Amino acid sequence: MSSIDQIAAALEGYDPQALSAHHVNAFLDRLVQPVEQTEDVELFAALGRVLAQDVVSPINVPPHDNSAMDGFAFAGELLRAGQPLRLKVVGTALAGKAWAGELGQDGAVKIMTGAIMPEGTDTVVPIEFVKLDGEHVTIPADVVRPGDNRRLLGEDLMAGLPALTRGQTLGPAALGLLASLGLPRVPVYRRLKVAYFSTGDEILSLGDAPREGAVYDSNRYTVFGMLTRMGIEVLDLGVIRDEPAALEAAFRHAARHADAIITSGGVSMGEADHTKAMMKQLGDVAFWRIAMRPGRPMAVGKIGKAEGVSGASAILFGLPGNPVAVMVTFLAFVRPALLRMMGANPAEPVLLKARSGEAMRKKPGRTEYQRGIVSREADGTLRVRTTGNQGSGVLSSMVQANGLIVLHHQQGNVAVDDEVDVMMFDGVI
Ligand SMILES: Nc1nc2c(c(=O)[nH]1)N[C@H]1C(S)=C(S)[C@@H](COP(=O)(O)OP(=O)(O)OC[C@H]3O[C@@H](n4cnc5c(N)ncnc54)[C@H](O)[C@@H]3O)O[C@H]1N2
Ligand code: MOO
Repeated sequence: MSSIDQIAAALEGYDPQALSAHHVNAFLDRLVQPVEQTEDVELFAALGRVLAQDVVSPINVPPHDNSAMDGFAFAGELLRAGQPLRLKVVGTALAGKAWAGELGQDGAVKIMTGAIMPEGTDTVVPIEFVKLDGEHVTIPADVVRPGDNRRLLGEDLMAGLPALTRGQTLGPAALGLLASLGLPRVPVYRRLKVAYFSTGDEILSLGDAPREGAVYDSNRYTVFGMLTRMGIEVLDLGVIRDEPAALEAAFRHAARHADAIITSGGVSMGEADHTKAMMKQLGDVAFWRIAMRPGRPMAVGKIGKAEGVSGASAILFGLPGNPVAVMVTFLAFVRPALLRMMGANPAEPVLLKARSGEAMRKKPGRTEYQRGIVSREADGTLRVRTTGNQGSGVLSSMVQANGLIVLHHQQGNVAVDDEVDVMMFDGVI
């Protein structure tokens, strides 16, 4: 049994001719594995990379109890409700230069933000609250409570405890956190490499002269953009003519040099297409009709895994040709699968609830992704309307939209003011 057949057999209700979006994700989850190789990189090179090991904090951050304000440090037990407190200023503690004198019975130490709390003090009164006269400081009644304005040792990160866990994608905050631990390098999974090409004799490369019946290739550019935003290394194989030798060479080259291959076009019912035949010949591939819109036909599997085919293998995502279908299937299926291959923790997309600005017809039994524009109305309501023409060739709809309205599998018609889920693009697109 091929691995495709095995996965299919393990999924209850699997029907390649009417697959639910949920089944597609479940299938891909079983098909792909995280990469194994890791490398150590400097922090500045780690942005967007995926952490390959838990990081245990080697130190306490902050390393000492310290002041959160510029002001005066003193013993909070001296405070009495309703009464001012007059103390003698006995020294100054600076950030990076601790004060180590004797506090005495009624002493206070002038202190700067970040300076270590002197022995015997646990409370800081901000400088703008106090009155100074000569060597004394008066704290008005009830402006601070014991323990105020003090930051505790290890309150951010405690030595010996996990600071970050494997699978975390390193964003700006995580980089800063690693730096705060004094760590110059970090172990990350190696970068994923994805090859892509477009198929179809009617597809023009940029620079080609326009001709009747032909369209310029947009899919390679949207795919390039979405992969690059994920921090993936790309291998662009161009537009491949619909002939077996050219397709075979492209698939073999891609399988040798990349972890995954993304193609667009040629996976539906078309007559002239050799793409499907070549996928079958070189790989272990399932051909689906998905219960969704857009993005109905799709091929998924492994290239370089067919019987009698030797050499390297790569995961195949054979996306439909229509430009919006490419982007939607990428977001819904390819992106989560690639994140898993990158070693990243699984994360369900955060769906926003918005009120529909229009009625939408929807048949239960398939998932629909409509291009939506979400805005906030004067009364605070989040409102979403569609971009208009939802044809799967209308790429301008993806540019106008700031999210996808997700009409779920079982959902029916939507009336004006009904709440709908929206998957916001948020820098992904
Ligand atoms: N009888 C049926 N016909 C179609 C079905 C179906 O179920 N039964 N499904 C439709 C759906 S849904 C889609 S999506 C397309 C997918 O077809 P293919 O994957 O075979 O793609 P093509 O036929 O090659 O192209 C479809 C469409 O997209 C344009 N295209 C293709 N590649 C590019 C590119 N790189 N850049 C810009 N535009 C591209 C192409 O010119 C076609 O207009 O099939 C339906 N038909
Ligand atoms: O895959 Mo298609 O986009 O539903 O036209």
